[in-house]
Amino acid sequence: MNGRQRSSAASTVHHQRQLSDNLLDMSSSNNRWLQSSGLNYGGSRPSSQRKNNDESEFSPGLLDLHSFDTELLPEIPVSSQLDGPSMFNPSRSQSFEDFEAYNKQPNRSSRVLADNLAAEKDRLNAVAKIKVVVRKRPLNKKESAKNEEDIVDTHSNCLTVHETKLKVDLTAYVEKHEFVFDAVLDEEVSNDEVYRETVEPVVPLIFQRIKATCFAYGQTGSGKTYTMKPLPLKASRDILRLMHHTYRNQGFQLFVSFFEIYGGKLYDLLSERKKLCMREDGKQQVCIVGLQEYRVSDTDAIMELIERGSATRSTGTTGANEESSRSHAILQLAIKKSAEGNQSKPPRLVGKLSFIDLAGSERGADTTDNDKQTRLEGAEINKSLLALKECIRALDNDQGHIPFRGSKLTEVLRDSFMGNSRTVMISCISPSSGSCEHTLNTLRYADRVKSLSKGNGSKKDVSSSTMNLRESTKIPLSSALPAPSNYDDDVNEMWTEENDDFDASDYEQEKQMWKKNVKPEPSYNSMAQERIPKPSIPMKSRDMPRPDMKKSNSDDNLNALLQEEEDLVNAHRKQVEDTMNIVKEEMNLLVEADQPGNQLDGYISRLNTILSQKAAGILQLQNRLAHFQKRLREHNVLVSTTGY
Ligand SMILES: Nc1ncnc2c1ncn2[C@@H]1O[C@H](COP(=O)(O)OP(=O)(O)OP(=O)(O)O)[C@@H](O)[C@H]1O
Repeated sequence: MNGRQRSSAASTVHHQRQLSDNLLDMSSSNNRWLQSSGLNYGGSRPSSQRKNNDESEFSPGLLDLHSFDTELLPEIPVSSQLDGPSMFNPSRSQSFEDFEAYNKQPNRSSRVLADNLAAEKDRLNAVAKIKVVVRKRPLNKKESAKNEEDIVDTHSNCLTVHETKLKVDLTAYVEKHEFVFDAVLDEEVSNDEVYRETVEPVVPLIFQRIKATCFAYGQTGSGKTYTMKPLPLKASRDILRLMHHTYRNQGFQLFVSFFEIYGGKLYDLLSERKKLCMREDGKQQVCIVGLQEYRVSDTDAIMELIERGSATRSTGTTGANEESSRSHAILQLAIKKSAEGNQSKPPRLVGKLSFIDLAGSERGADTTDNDKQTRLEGAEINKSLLALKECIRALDNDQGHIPFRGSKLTEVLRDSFMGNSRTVMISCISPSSGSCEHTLNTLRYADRVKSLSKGNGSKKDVSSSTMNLRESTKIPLSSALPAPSNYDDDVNEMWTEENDDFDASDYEQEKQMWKKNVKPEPSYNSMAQERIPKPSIPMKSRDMPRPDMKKSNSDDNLNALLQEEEDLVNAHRKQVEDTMNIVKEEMNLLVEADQPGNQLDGYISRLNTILSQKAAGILQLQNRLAHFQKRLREHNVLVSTTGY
């Protein structure tokens, strides 16, 4: 980028200003960050040197309505260099140097170029529309000090969580939860490898008018920020390389913006947390009025901006960590280009890469906090995380309607969900036994994002699809999977059996038995236990017909029903366990009290009262289960009649 181009582009943006020398000074923390991002230049360059360097200046501007217009630019011609090895195929360990080597090769015939161009486009299309990756962090000092165990095993793209539970007779047992994702990154994996697995493949796509989003999800302290922070810098390094080599002299410009959503409101992290508002233009394109975006030409400048935004985020309120986990931070790298031969017009958006460091996922569910504000924030976070999941699934299923209005987060990301887009979700988990519940919640969220996906229209197999196997692994992984063609039958059979067994009048009889002081039927317990290890519904995704809105709604319902069932079974089991404890306790009392002259009647009557209360609770649960079974039966009828 020469000085003329830069000054003309700068004249098209508002509020142009130079950043102060202070801002451009590279701190030692920046150095460390550069190193962790693999961008170590062997020592920081003095700020004066950077200031004088044409390439390192950057200019801020207000994000304008036109910047969201992606339709007006013609498709970017892919230069002949792209017929070389692909940098976005990590398995081939290609690098940008490969591109440079290809740059030096003599011109090829136009036919070869056309073939290569087509092959390259195929490769770009082959990048999955949605990719779900899990990253497990190592045990931290606090967890080790508390002797907490590492309960997460990883093997290839599979992951097993060993959850310790109590049986009805209060003996401990371990329940294994197995998951399969697009990639599973263990505690040994570096940030460089995380980048290669997640963002690197999508970087070239943003030159092809594609919008990509990468976000981290997980409980507080699971490593979201640790994972996300280096990614924009590494991505911008690759973007700049592409701009300077593959797309040299094609007039591309890179812009950075950084803002947060806190309590449903938007704040500009590069403009002293200035409050922003969101508007829709006539074409229903979302724009964030007043958001400053900075044109950048080198990674130093980007790093400075990211550092600045991160500092603003954490110092914006009291308790840096607390606060960071209560806001969603969004950093966007936008590629723009001026219309051919018209440098005076504002550059238009070509593609965009958004990085989202989400608020801690457990916050939304945190109801123990009595502070009203905190609870409201929690509710907002919960809402936005659910809305995000729904949008991603709708997007992946090519649904006509994307429910982006579900939250501020999804509204803001609307343009990232529209048209041709790519999404990478990184689920961060802690390995410790103390975080088991949160870890399972995170993995289930990730699983639901992916589980009903048709993927890229390509065939799926066990290793590439995402299935939550939530099965005891006493059954080998392979044998736990039903043959695809039989799956629907399996589901129908399984539930038909249960439905046939069910008779509402049984419950009335049982109620009477309870009233007559009959011991709890063991069948309640066995029912609960039998239900736990049943094949989870995501397996169905392998042989689902092409989904449409109806199917998605029906699957949503099924998912909700399954969740409801799981909650019921857990509540049921808890009831039975409680009852067993009470019975044991009372039996002891009876034994102790079994002395001549003691009034056993009183004890027996107390025991009866307690058992009746428990029976009533269990009856209520049974009725809810009956209701659930009825709904599921209706669902099965729908599946068998519509094929969805
Ligand atoms: N893969 C990892 N390897 C080594 N240390 C890690 C890893 N992931 C996280 N950590 C460390 O764990 C701690 C918590 O990580 P981090 O701040 O990224 O969590 P978070 O999920 O962003 O939390 P919050 O939601 O509160 O912002 C940090 O000290 C970080 O350095």
